[in-house]
Amino acid sequence: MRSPTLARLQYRAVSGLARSSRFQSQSLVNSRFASTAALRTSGIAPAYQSVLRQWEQRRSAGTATASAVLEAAAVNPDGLSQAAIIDNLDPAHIDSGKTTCTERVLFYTGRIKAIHEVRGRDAVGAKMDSMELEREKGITIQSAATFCDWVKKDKDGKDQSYHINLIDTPGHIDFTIEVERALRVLDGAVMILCAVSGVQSQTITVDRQMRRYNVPRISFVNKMDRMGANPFKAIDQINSKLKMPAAAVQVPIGAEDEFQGVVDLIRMKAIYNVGENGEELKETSEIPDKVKDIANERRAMLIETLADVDDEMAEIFLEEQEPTEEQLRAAIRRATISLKFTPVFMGSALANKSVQPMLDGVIDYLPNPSEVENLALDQKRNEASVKLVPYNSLPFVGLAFKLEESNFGQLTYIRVYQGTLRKGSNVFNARNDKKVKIPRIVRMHSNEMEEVSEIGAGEICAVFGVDCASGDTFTDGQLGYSMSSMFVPEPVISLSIKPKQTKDAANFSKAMARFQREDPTFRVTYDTESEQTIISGMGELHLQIYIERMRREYRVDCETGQPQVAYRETIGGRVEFDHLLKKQTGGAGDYARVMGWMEPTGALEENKFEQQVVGGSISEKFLFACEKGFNLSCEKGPLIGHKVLGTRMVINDGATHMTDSSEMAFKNATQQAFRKAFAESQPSVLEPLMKTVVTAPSEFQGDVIALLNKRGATINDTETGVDEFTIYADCSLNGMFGFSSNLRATTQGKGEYTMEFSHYEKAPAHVQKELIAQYLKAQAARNKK
Ligand SMILES: Nc1nc2c(ncn2[C@@H]2O[C@H](COP(=O)(O)OP(=O)(O)OP(=O)(O)O)[C@@H](O)[C@H]2O)c(=O)[nH]1
Repeated sequence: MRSPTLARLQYRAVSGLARSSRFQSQSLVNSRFASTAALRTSGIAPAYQSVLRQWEQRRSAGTATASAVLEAAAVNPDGLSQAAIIDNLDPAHIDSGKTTCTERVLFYTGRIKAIHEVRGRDAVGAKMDSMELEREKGITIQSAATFCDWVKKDKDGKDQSYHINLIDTPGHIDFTIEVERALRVLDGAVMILCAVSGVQSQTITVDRQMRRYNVPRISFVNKMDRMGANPFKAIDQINSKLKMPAAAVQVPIGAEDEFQGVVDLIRMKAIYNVGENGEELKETSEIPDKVKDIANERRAMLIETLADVDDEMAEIFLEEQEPTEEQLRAAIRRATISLKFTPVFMGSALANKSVQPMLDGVIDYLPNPSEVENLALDQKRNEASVKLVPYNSLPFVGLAFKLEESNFGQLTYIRVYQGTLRKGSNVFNARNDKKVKIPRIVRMHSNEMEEVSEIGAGEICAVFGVDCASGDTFTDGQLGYSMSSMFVPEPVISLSIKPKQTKDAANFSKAMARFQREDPTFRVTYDTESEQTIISGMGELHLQIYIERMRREYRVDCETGQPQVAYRETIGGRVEFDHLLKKQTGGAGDYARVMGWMEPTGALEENKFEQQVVGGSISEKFLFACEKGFNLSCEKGPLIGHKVLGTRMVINDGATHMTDSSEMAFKNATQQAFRKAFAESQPSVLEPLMKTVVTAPSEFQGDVIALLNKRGATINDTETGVDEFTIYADCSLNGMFGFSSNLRATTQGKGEYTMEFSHYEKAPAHVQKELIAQYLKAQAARNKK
C-alpha cells in the first residue's frame, strides 16, 4: 500500500550567541580561517597576509582565540580594513541549528549514511548546505529540498511509513525570500529555537511569514546542551513575544552538559538516545525523581493551555477529568492545525538527543495535504477561492516556487497541489497560457536528483527545461486556475558594480541574468545617467554573497562602489497645479494643459493616479498618457532621483488643441506639472529604518550602547540575561554601514547583531540637505561632460 503523503516541514531561523561553550568559540575560529583563506587565494588582500600569518602562527601554537583575527588586524590598520570586508562575508554564526537538525532527520530516516557537521572537522559539511560557500561559511544561503520516509507505530502498534518533503531554509534575514517561498508551499513547519537565546528577531520575522501563509508549526528548542539552556524561557517568549499559545510536550532530563534526554508528557515516559549517533531510543516509565515534579507541573500546564484554545479539551478540563493519551494528541493536533497553538519539543541535534520524538511530532501534529485548504482563482469562471483537492486522479495544478540553474539546465521547483505531473506531458502556464512540455522530472535530495516518471498531489519535485517565472501556476490546460504567488520584499540596499576586466563582460551579464531569475529580491538595473550597473538586495551580506559567487562560479572579479541606501522621496502637502505645455516651432506644435492637485496618500505606500475629468476636456487616450507621465515621474523623484512613495496626483481638468496635442505632449506636461507641484510641497527624503538587535556579553553593554548612540540609533528595549544582554533598537540603514566590524572590535569579536528593514521614515534635515547637494553636484558634473 502506498504510504500517505504527510506533512511538509520547514526549519526556521533563530539565532543564539556563539560564545559560551568551548565548542562554539572553536567553530568561530574555524569559520574565520575559512574566510581568510578564501580572500588569500583571491589575491585581493596583500596587506592582510601579515595578519593571516600571525593568526596561523598562533593557531599552530594553539594560542588562537575566537577573536584572534581581529586582534591581529587591530595592530595592522590595512589589515583591519580587510577584516571589515571579511566581516561582511562572515556573518554571525548565531543560528539555532536548522541544518544540523535536518542532518539528523536525514540520518535517522536512512536518507544519508553518515552525519556530517556544519563546519565539522571532516570538512565535508552538512548534506543540505551543498554550495561551496555555504560549507565554508557554515551558513545556509539557499533553501534546499529533500524528502524522506519516517516509520512510526500507529495506535495499534503497527509500523506506518510516512513520506515527508522537507525544505531547509537559511536563517539570515538577507536571504528571507528563501523562507518566504518555502512557507508559500509547505503545509507545516518546525520552528527551531536556540535554548539559550529563545525567540530572537529572526524568529519574529519568520513568525510573521508563517502567519502570512497560515502555516501551522510545532516548535523545537534545540541546543539543550549549551550553557544557559532554558527551554521554559523560550516557551514563555513564544507566548509573550509571538503571542502564540505554546506549551511543552516534553521536559528535559538534565541540561547543559548534563542533558540526558526528555520526558514525554503525553505518555509520561522518559526517552533516552543510545548508540553512537543516538539512533536508538530507550523508553522507560521510570521518570528520574528530580524531574517528576516539573513533569507533572508542565503536563498540567499543557492541558490548561489546550483547554484555552480547544473546546473539547476545555470540557474535559472543566469536568476535572484526566484526558487520555488519545484525547491529548487529538487536541494538540486540532489546535496546531487551526493555528491556535504550538507544541514545544526539545533536544540537542548536535548531541544526537531527542530529534526522533520531534519527527514523531511532525506526523502527529502537522497536517497532511488533505487537511490544508489550498485555494486558487478560477480565471475561466471568474470564481475566487476554488479549493484544490490533493487527489492524483484530478486535473493537474502546480505552483513553480523556485528557479535554479543546474549543470543540466534550468531547474524549476514545483509543488503539486492537485492531480499528477507526468514526464513527457504538456502543461499550461496560467500567466500567459503558454504550453510547455515536461521533458524530465526529478526529486531533489539537496543537490542530488532522482529521476521519476510522475509525481502526485502533495509532492514537491523539480522539472527541467521549463521557461517560467517563480510564482507561476501550471495546469493541465482544462482548468483556468491560478494560485497566488509569494510576497517579495523590496530591496533596501544597492551597489554599483562592474567586472574588473572587460573580457569578462559576457560572463558578468550571464551571472547577473541568472541571479536575477533565481532570486526576486536581487535586482539589476542600469543607470543611464551614471552609466553604471546597479545591483540591489536585502543587505550587505546578500550582495556580497553574489559578488563572491560571481568570482567562484563565473570567474569574474568585480569592482564595486560604496553601498547605497534605497532612499525614497515623498510629497510634503497638497498643491494645486495648472500647467500648460505649449510649443510652436514651425510645423506641428506641442500642446497640453493639465489641471488638478497633488497630495500625500496618507501612508508611505504606493503612489496613486486618478482622473476626475468631466466634460471631455482631455480624452481617454491622453489621460492614459498623463498616467504614464506620472508613473515615470515616480520612478525617479525630483529631489535626489530616487523612487517616489505615498504621492497622489489627481487631474480634473485641462485643455486639448485640435492639431497640436499628442500623447507625448500630455505625458511631458504631466511630468512637468509633477516636478513643479512636488517641489512646491516641501517634499522629504525618506530613509529605510532598520530593526536592529544586538547581543553581546554583559561587560560590553556600555560600549555597545555608546556605539549605537554614535550611529543615531533609538534604543527601544534592553534585555539582560545571565551573562549577556540584548538591545533592540531602530537605526537608519545609512547609519549602520560598517557596524559589524565596529561591533566586533568593541566586543572582542563576541557581539552579534541582526538587522531587518522595518519602514521608511523622513531623513533628518541635514541628511536631506546633504543628499540633495550630492545629487545636484553629480548632475552638474554629468551635464559638463
Ligand atoms: N551546542 C550545540 N550546538 C549546535 C546544536 N545544533 C547546532 N549547533 C551548532 O550551531 C551552529 C549553527 O548550526 P546550523 O545547523 O548551521 O544552524 P542553522 O540554523 O541551519 O543556520 P543557518 O542555516 O545559517 O540559518 C553550528 O556551529 C552547529 O554545530 C546543538 O544542539 N548544540
